[in-house]
Amino acid sequence: MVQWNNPCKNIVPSFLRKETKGKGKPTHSGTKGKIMAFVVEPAFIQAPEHRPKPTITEAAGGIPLIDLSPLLHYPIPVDGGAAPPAVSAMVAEVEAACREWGFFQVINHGVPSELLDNIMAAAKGFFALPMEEKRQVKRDKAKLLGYDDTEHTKNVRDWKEVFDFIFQDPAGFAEPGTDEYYAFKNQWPKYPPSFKEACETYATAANELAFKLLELIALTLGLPAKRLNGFFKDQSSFMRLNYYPPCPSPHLALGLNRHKDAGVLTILAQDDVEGLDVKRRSDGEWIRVKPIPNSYVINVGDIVQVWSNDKYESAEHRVCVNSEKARCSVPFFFNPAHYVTVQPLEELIDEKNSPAKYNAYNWGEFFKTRKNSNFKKPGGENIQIYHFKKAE
Ligand SMILES: O=C(O)CCC(=O)C(=O)O
Ligand SMILES: [Fe+2]
Repeated sequence: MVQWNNPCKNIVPSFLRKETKGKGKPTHSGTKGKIMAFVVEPAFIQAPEHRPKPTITEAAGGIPLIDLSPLLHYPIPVDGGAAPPAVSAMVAEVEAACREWGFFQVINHGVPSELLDNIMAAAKGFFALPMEEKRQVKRDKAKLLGYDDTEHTKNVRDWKEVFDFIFQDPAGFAEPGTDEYYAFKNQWPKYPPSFKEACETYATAANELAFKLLELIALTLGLPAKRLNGFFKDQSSFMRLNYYPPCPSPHLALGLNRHKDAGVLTILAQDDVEGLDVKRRSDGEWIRVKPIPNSYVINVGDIVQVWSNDKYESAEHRVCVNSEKARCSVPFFFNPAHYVTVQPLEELIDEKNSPAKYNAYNWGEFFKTRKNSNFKKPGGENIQIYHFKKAE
């Protein structure tokens, strides 16, 4: 039994169960019904094979670290123009990182550090609010954006709270005028007062970085830099603020269970508390991603895996929690418009030597099926890209 003084006053009440001794109402005084400990609710407990190991594995050098400063000095070459050597070297690094890991970290990315500081402060301020205040902007079936503390991944509850928002018209998610369109409207909390502005300003900068990374990825596939940009007219990108409270049993629960990101790419900012693990392709080992100040963790999602016809793979990742510190992260999920058909890119397919490995699917349908599963009683497996894989 873990004896634990909850270091976080605002912890979601449904995360913890009070273990009491004696009969009667729980009380902190006297012997009858005395609270002995707070323990994790059973819904959070992972099957033994998915629990984090007691030791953290750190790969030598970790996931690749790529310096994007050439982008601050040179434009990305379009129309097959020759690239300056510094840009070509950077493209080669991105190619190797996507192929070997599906993950990398970037520095000198051009996003002003104060924008990240502001959104992190806004996130911490929001999650520290009393529950009644956070529930004012709660997500549900009719309001798909805002606050939630009940997400499940792979049918086990995640030890986290989230806040989701989009930074442009919901047309990227649904046909204008439909109920769904209105379901993708932002809900902004009253507090902290700077919250909305910090979120919107940061999202605009993250979106610019996402387009640069998209163009680099196109170059790594031997395509013109802007080949993929058209899929992002009416984009369905969204941002999430993740808050992982301290957990009394970090060896039993996960902040976010193992998963792959479904979209094109994710730009993740993490604070200085570590917890993100990436599954290394070579041996299936979970490797910890060490936080580097003012850097971003980038990963290619399932759509890049399909576009590249498996040249790149979207890597599995998860988040571990700890008993002392809360952790915050801010992912920007860069996604195409809901009406985009996802399939291997025709330039990379040759029916004789490298046939398409996936059948085409509609991004909006895929995304909706994923999102709806958050509101169902957990059970059954979520939609995955291997459901569209052609028989070999
Ligand atoms: O919090 C993190 O480090 C990762 C978050 C993540 O993978 C996600 O929200 O999809
Ligand atoms: Fe993720």
